[in-house]
Amino acid sequence: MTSAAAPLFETLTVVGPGLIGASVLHRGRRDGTLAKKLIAVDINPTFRERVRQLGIADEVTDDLAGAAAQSDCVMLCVPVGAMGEVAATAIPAMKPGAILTDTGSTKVSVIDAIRPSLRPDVPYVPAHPMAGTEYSGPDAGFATLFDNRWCLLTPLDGMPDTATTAITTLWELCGARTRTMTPEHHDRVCAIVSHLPHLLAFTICGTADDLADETRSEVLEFAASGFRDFTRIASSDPIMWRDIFLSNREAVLEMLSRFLEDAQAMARAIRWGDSDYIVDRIERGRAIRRSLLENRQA
Ligand SMILES: NC(=O)c1ccc[n+]([C@@H]2O[C@H](COP(=O)([O-])OP(=O)(O)OC[C@H]3O[C@@H](n4cnc5c(N)ncnc54)[C@H](O)[C@@H]3O)[C@@H](O)[C@H]2O)c1
Ligand SMILES: O=C(O)C(=O)C[C@]1(C(=O)O)C=C[C@@H](O)C=C1
Repeated sequence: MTSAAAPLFETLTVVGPGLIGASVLHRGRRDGTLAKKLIAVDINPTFRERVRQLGIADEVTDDLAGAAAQSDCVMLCVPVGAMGEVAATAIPAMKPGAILTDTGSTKVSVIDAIRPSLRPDVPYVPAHPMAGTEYSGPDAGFATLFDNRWCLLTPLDGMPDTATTAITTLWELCGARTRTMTPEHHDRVCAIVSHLPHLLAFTICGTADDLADETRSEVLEFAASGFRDFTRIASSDPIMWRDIFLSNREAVLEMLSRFLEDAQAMARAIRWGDSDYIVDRIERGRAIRRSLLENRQA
């Protein structure tokens, strides 16, 4: 009989058991590979009660320092604007050698916010699982969220390789594939593949709604699946997305201005009847969709 491998950590604390944090806890609960003991910390009493009811943590508390003091790994899953403050409470309480990590959707500003609290004996490994849904809070979490999705790691110079290896293993145990890159590159990549699409979705829904008000017409009533696909993204959490836009300001604005130039070019092609240009852009879109679907199936 083969014995199961020992869990990666003795104790893992998830701070902010919302969509991402609760999904990690579900995964940890499912096969016990992440940690012997799972702790959930949240400031919201209703969410703490929900996590207790879901049974996905061994301990649920609002005492961040107390939880951090018991843990071999503390994972911050709070909105990016709260990372600095939460890290400032957790890090002083952590055991020497325990690892701090986060799941924030932006990396440069999160690292800048956490850096002043860092201790030489507490390695920090920033990470970002490229998986999610439009839902938030503990009820949104599920164990398979990260299966076959990327988790991007942006390790800092001078941190021990063992810490990066442990966080890589954690995400692989969660079902993800991992890739390492600089925080700056991460933020530019995410600005185009995640942050700009959300900005467009929030904006187009607002524009359609304004038009419906102005014309007192049923613009939204006839929305079929194209517009509905935008509304799914646009229903994402306002605090999370406010924080992402403000913390990745430069890269988001750069990608937005690139996009606006390309949209202008499309407008010009439509105005002057440049069919070749229009067809070329649409074909590029179809090719991208096809390659994404092929990769997802691989
Ligand atoms: N939603 C996504 O698709 C997605 C994907 C990848 C990464 N992320 C990132 O992961 C993080 C969590 O996102 P989410 O979608 O799980 O958010 P969420 O809103 O579902 O959960 C956040 C949780 O943090 C708690 N919280 C907020 N401030 C806190 C504090 N000071 N102390 C303790 N708990 C606090 C909230 O009560 C909530 O339970 C964010 O940084 C986000 O940018 C999100
Ligand atoms: O699938 C969705 O609904 C998401 O918005 C997930 C999504 C994304 O844009 O792909 C959102 C933010 C993250 O930081 C990572 C993933």
